[in-house]
Amino acid sequence: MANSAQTQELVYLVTGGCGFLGEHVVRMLLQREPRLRELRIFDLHLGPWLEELKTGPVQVTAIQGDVTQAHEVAAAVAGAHVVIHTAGLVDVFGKTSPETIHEVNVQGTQNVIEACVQTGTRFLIYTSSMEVVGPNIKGQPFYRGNENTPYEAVHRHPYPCSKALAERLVLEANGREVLGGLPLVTCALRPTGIYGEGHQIMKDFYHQGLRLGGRLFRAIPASVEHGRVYVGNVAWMHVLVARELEHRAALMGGQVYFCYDNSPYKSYEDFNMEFLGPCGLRLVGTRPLMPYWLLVLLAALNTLLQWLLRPLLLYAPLLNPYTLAVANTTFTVSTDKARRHFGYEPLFSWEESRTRTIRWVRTAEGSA
Ligand SMILES: NC(=O)C1=CN([C@@H]2O[C@H](COP(=O)(O)OP(=O)(O)OC[C@H]3O[C@@H](n4cnc5c(N)ncnc54)[C@H](O)[C@@H]3O)[C@@H](O)[C@H]2O)C=CC1
Ligand SMILES: C[C@@H](CO)CCC[C@@H](C)[C@H]1CC[C@H]2[C@@H]3[C@H](O)CC4=CC(=O)CC[C@]4(C)[C@H]3CC[C@]12C
Repeated sequence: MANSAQTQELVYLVTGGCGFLGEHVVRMLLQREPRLRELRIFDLHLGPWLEELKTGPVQVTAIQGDVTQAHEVAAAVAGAHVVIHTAGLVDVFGKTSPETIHEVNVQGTQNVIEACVQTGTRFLIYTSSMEVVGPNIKGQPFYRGNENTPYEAVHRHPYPCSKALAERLVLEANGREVLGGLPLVTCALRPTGIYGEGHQIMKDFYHQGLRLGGRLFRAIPASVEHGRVYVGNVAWMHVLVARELEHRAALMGGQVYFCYDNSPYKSYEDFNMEFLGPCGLRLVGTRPLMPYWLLVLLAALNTLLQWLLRPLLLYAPLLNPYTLAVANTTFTVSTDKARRHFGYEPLFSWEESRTRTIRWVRTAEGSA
């Protein structure tokens, strides 16, 4: 918890603070931002774990609200020094309509920006995504690229489209005059695939493996690298950016940063096995067990089934043409921009990230 001997003067707002990443950001702020006086957590669904945070030296204010409602956002932002906007609809499985994804991710972000401008909040950090860049619809590889690597970022799927639009809004808002006459300072963080405690898809794979008698079947070639980053390090980057944005506004304002750490470069499935292996699962096959064309067919079939069944039930399997394309296209980053601009070093080593994640998967065992 924060050291109360230091001056506690700052008010932070974390939107989406009860999500997978948001919870880590919230806990990290309470542990590592000693200047915090009040931490506001704004989310559509508030978690019961928030109660335990309310006994510490920092005032924790839980706000149940919707980013698509401008007045709710403005009320939450008023008086905050820093906004970390991590709320978003992460849906690549067709659970929600494209319109809703746009409304939450794009209009919601616009509401956050306008709230900062209207109420005089100067510092805004946006959780963007690697998906803003790629993989693109052409399936071109992005191999150990950085923030300046040329890449044709063309999307059709509602999720990456919405993240790209929202990121642009945030970056374009840098320098806008906020109430009181000072400029807004914004930047965007682009995590690759986040893993760690609370990662729902990891849990889904684990339970799928248990149902299949402790086995998972390789579908993606081991040579396809997929960028992954530990949730604790992503949270730490948010905390650092929030701290440094004021002092390095000229350098950091309007910038994007990939989120990275020392997690190894592996395929999506091989990487998951770093955690699921020690929990008793086995990945069968050194090569994909099915030909790629069959996977493409199954993915297309899933889309058709989703559409046919929609009037009756929500059918949203992990495999669809989009998730297959993302999993099957190399996308990894290699950059030190965050270190150069704001002194970021990963807080958690790969070994620690791995240990923590394995421990969490094990405790998640009974919660199928
Ligand atoms: N999970 C991943 O691998 C990656 C996630 N991201 C981004 O990180 C952010 C957080 O993602 P996760 O923690 O994985 O997702 P999550 O779904 O666990 O968390 C999102 C949070 O936003 C809240 N939320 C959704 N709609 C809302 C609304 N209308 N008003 C207020 N709150 C709302 C949800 O209730 C949830 O608590 C998102 O912006 C996502 O695009 C970026 C890269 C990778
Ligand atoms: C083909 C299947 C065989 O086992 C595997 C399917 C895995 C997919 C569900 C995931 C593979 C890559 C993931 C995405 C990636 O990590 C980047 C992301 C960034 C975000 O901002 C949101 C989540 C996601 C789109 C993530 C979603 C799940 C995958 C597509």
